[in-house]
Amino acid sequence: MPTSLTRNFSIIAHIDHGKTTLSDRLMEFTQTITERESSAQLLDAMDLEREKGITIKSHPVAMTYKAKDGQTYKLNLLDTPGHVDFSYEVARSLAACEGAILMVDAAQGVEAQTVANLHLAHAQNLVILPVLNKIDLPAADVEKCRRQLEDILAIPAEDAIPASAKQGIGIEEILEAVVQRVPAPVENPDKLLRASVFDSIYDTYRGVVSYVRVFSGSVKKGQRVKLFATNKTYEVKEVGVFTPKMTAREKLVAGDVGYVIANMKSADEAKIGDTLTDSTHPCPEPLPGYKEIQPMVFSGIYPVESSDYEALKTAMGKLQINDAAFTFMSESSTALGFGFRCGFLGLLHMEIIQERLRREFNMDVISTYPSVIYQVTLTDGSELIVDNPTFFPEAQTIQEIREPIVNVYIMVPGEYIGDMMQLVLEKRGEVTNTETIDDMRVMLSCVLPLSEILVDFNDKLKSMTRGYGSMDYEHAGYRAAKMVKMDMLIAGDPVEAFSTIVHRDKAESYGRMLAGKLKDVIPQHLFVVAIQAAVGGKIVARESISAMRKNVTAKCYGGDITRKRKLLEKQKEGKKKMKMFGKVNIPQDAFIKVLKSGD
Ligand SMILES: Nc1nc2c(ncn2[C@@H]2O[C@H](COP(=O)(O)OP(=O)(O)OP(=O)(O)O)[C@@H](O)[C@H]2O)c(=O)[nH]1
Repeated sequence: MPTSLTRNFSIIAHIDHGKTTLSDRLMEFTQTITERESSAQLLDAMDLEREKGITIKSHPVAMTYKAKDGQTYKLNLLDTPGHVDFSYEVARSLAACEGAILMVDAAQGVEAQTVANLHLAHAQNLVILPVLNKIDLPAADVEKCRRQLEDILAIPAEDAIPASAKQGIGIEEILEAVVQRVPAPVENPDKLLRASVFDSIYDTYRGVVSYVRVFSGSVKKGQRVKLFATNKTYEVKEVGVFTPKMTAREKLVAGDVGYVIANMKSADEAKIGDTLTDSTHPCPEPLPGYKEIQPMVFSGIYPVESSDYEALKTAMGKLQINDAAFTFMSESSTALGFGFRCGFLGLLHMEIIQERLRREFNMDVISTYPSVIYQVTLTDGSELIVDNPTFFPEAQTIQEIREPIVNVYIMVPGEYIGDMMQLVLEKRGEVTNTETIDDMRVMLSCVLPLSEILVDFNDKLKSMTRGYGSMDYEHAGYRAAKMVKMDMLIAGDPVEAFSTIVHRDKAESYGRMLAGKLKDVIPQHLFVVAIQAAVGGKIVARESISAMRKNVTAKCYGGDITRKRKLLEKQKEGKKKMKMFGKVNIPQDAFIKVLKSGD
């Protein structure tokens, strides 16, 4: 077989190091898109992604490039999500490639995410092409970055290509390196169809579109195919490539990256990492690396208006069709009524789903404090999985509780190392290794409980280091911990939505913090409102909100009826956004405020 002229590669980089800009330049250079089109930044499709400045979904692009050797190559660029919540998707996209451009901002240097991403690329045996971007910036220090590549990442420094994605410097060199150094795809000699699904989207008109990399054999319209994980068979309706728009082709062959449309009903059927094969002549084994995606973070989501329950359910169903990593189950709570227990890959994923419910479906929702999954061994020897404080067992029945832990890599300027170690300690973690990266920075390797980095760890790291610190993490199993359930009592009644599972040593400080926050967001009532944090029967923190005196209409002396009506209407409006808990009205945004704002 002649050597294939196809090259499959992706770009890995720390957030903001210029991945999207480089992708645009590569597409312009190869005339895949025009300059005008690129300003729309085709790769980052969702508004939310653009707003948050991060890439969530992978959008592959096929380019044609006439290289200096005179040959015309087919280059497939696979974009990877830029956030740890989606590291499984990153790994699956990388597995669909033979090489990766490792992009480093020459003014910033190597970051924690660069290290973590490189681990992922090495795990897939990819050829790494280092690119030092933003050399147009006065602060760019190419030589220093070359040393970092050698010292930290063990990448030969002379391989690095200096570039400016913004000014279009080094683009041709990068394309030549892709052609010369990224290996051509090699097909399995048995030529049976093996295509790995590295992403899938739901299109309202076409149903599920699976993004695939064909490793061997071929796939075309009308063929009957099978997916390994579900063992379901389908008839292929269309295959094609991304130019970057979806463009139908007669067939996809070994080495190709493209899409397959079969009649699947939800994204859940096309599981990321699964292998597609021919149903009459299947390959004996699926491609390696498939894992069922497990949510890591759980939270309750409830409609503010209980009558919106069905609409919320429909909205969640629609989101799930497109996002198999999001799970939801009905649950009810005395405080919040009927709602859903939802599972997410991480906190960013959770934020995205909540935002989409609000924006795309106009849903007014309340979310409860996020929780991780705890493993509990009871005194009778039975095992329990708890992801919801409501189902936390009675203290006296618990033999041992284990919580999920993560390995965290933190890179900070040397001067902040003391503060950083303090923060890790506060978060119940330990530093296992410190390594000097260059004359400026150190890398701390730490072990931390996942629950402690969920909410504000990254924000704290950023503010502590004035934006210069960076972190990344990977899951590292479970470890025993003394966790307890803490309830918040408002005017004597527990409000389940604020119940949390916390470490025993932190219950008091956490309770105080939560009570303080609630004091700020719950309005005054006609009576004194007590806010208490309780563990078991014991109150560990308390606050109180003094009583309100005035009646809003008191000033109106019956004279001006329109003004009175207006006031009452305003009050009604205000009431609508409140929820009654026992005798106390809690504004819906209290839940969000308490959940979101840092300490
Ligand atoms: N000066 C300069 N700025 C650049 C260069 N490349 C990218 N930028 C800027 O850096 C910022 C981040 O670039 P993006 O391409 O959005 O970064 P990204 O890596 O795709 O970000 P994520 O999608 O969050 O991973 C933008 O403001 C770009 O204009 C460059 O070569 N020089």
